[in-house]
Amino acid sequence: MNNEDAQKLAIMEQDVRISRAMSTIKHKIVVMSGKGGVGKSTVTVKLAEEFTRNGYRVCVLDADVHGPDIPKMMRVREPEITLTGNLINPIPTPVGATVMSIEFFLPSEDTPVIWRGPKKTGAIRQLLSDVNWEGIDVLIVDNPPGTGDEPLTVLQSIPAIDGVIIVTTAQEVSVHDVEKCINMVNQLKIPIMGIIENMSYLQCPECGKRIFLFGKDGGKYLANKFDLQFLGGIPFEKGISGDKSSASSYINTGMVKIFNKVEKYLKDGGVN
Ligand SMILES: Nc1ncnc2c1ncn2[C@@H]1O[C@H](COP(=O)(O)OP(=O)(O)OP(=O)(O)O)[C@@H](O)[C@H]1O
Repeated sequence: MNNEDAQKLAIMEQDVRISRAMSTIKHKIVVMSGKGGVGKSTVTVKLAEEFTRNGYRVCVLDADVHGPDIPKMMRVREPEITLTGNLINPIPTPVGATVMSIEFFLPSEDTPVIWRGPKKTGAIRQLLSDVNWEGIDVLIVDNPPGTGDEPLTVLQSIPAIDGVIIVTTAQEVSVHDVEKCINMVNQLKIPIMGIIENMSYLQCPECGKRIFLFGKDGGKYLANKFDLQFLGGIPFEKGISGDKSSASSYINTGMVKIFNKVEKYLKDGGVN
C-alpha cells in the first residue's frame, strides 16, 4: 500500500470510529456563522442552557481551535479529565450540561494554537472519535467562523446532523458572509434549521425605544432569500457582553422563543 492509500484507509477507519462513538446521540445541532464575533458562542451557550432547563441531557462541543471560549462561558474552571475505557468524558458544567473543548488539552488557556490546517482538522476529528458521547440527548457544536477547512471538517465528519443554526447580525457585511456559509451547508446537503439574528437592537433604558445599531431585518432578509425559517432575534443585552464568564447567568426572552422553535424542529423530525 502506498502512502496515499494508507492515509485514505486511516481516514476511513477514523470515520467508522466517529460514527460508532456518536451513534447514541439523539440530536446533533451545529451553530455556525460566516462571520466571526456575531455571537455564535453566546447563542450556543444560551441554547444549551434552555435545553438543560427543559430536562434534556446536553453537551456542547467547542470546535473553535483558535478561540475556545465555551468552557469559560459555561463556567468550567480547572476541568478534571476522566476516562470511560479509552474515551474522554465530557466535563460537567454548573448548570447541569456538559462540555468538550480543545482547550482542555492545551498546556494553558493562554496558549495560542499555531497548528497548520491538517493538524487543526485532525484535532477536531480526534475529539469527535475519542469522546464518550453516551447518554447525550442534544449535542450542540459551536463551529469555527467562516467557510474554511475547520467548519467544513465539522460538517463533513459528524454523521446525521439534524440541522445547522446560522447566526448573523443585521449588518450588511455579516449578511454577505453568511450567504456564503448557507451556500456551503446547502452544497453539503445538510439541513438548515433556521437563522438567528443576534444583536438585533438596543433598547434605550430611558425611553424604551429600540435602536437598530446594525440596521434592520438582515436575518429575515436571509431567511426569505434562502427560504429558511427565521428562528428569532436577540437584542443587545448588558448582562451578556464584556465578561464572557457572565453569559451563563443570564436569561433572555428572545432565547426562549428560539428554543421552542428549535425543539419543535427536532420533535417534528427536521421539518420547518
Ligand atoms: N446579544 C448580545 N448582546 C450583547 N453582547 C453580546 C451579545 N451577543 C454576543 N455578545 C458579545 O459579543 C462578543 C462576541 O460574542 P461571541 O464570542 O459569542 O461571538 P462568536 O461569533 O462566537 O465569536 P468568534 O467568532 O470569536 O467565535 C462577546 O463579548 C459577547 O459577550
